[in-house]
Amino acid sequence: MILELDCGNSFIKWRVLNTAAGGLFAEGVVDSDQALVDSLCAFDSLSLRKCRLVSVRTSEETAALTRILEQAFGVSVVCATSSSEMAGVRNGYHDYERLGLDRWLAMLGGFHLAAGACLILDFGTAVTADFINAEGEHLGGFICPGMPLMRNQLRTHTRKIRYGDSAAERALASHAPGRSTVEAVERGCSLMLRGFVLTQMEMARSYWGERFTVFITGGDAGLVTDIVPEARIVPDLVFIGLAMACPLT
Ligand SMILES: Nc1ncnc2c1ncn2[C@@H]1O[C@H](COP(=O)(O)OP(=O)(O)O)[C@@H](O)[C@H]1O
Ligand SMILES: CC(C)(COP(=O)(O)O)[C@@H](O)C(=O)NCCC(=O)O
Ligand SMILES: [K+]
Repeated sequence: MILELDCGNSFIKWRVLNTAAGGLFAEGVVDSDQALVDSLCAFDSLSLRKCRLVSVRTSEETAALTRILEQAFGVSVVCATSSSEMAGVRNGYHDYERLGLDRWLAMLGGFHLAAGACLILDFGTAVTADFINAEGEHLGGFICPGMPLMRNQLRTHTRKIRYGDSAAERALASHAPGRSTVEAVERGCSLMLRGFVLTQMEMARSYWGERFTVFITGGDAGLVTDIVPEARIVPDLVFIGLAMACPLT
């Protein structure tokens, strides 16, 4: 079995692939290294051979997680690293190592699936957009605050915006103008994300007309999927790229 991890700024997405049987053994989302170990230890029949991971955390945090996994499960851990070119995609950053590794892997996965121009939108702690043309050239991208950051900034920097998670979830059932603080904030932030998506679509159309594929991924993808019906929703896009960047033998 292979353990795959996508360590974002808020959550660790994990899954275990059954190499022999082929296919998924288990998967989940956790908020700490310890919670990851606990989740995995709950499986009696788990027998991990290898682990590959991508992290946008500090190298100290990533090294600590790697040590924990090696000790707890006796696996060898391979971490995805930056590259200026891979699988037909050319990194567009002036300094290619500065591009977030989750973005890079999603780009590899997206270009592989699209086999042509693509726009990749990732809705996590931050929201990112990346443009890749039909030749595999990364034209660059955008980074803005995601839903958790937007709502927390409002909560932190105002005195009277306070509400709980369950009220937030209920508020997002509609996008009508809010008649309470929670509705006003949650719907307002959600509309910011949706407006962002429409702007990215306009930009992609200005480059490529209708000849491109849109990918949507990340934990908050559900907030925007209905406004781009043609988009391909690929929750495991980063994992697809991870397998390409870190093949295990
Ligand atoms: N099972 C889940 N556990 C935690 N967050 C989730 C889950 N499903 C969706 N989310 C949403 O995903 C968002 C985080 O997205 P994610 O892509 O995991 O971020 P990051 O990669 O930055 O850690 C949260 O704002 C939350 O609303
Ligand atoms: C943009 C990000 C913060 C997104 O992280 P996430 O929301 O997935 O946790 C991450 O890809 C990152 O730290 N990138 C480095 C900066 C850059 O890509 O320019
Ligand atoms: K991410």
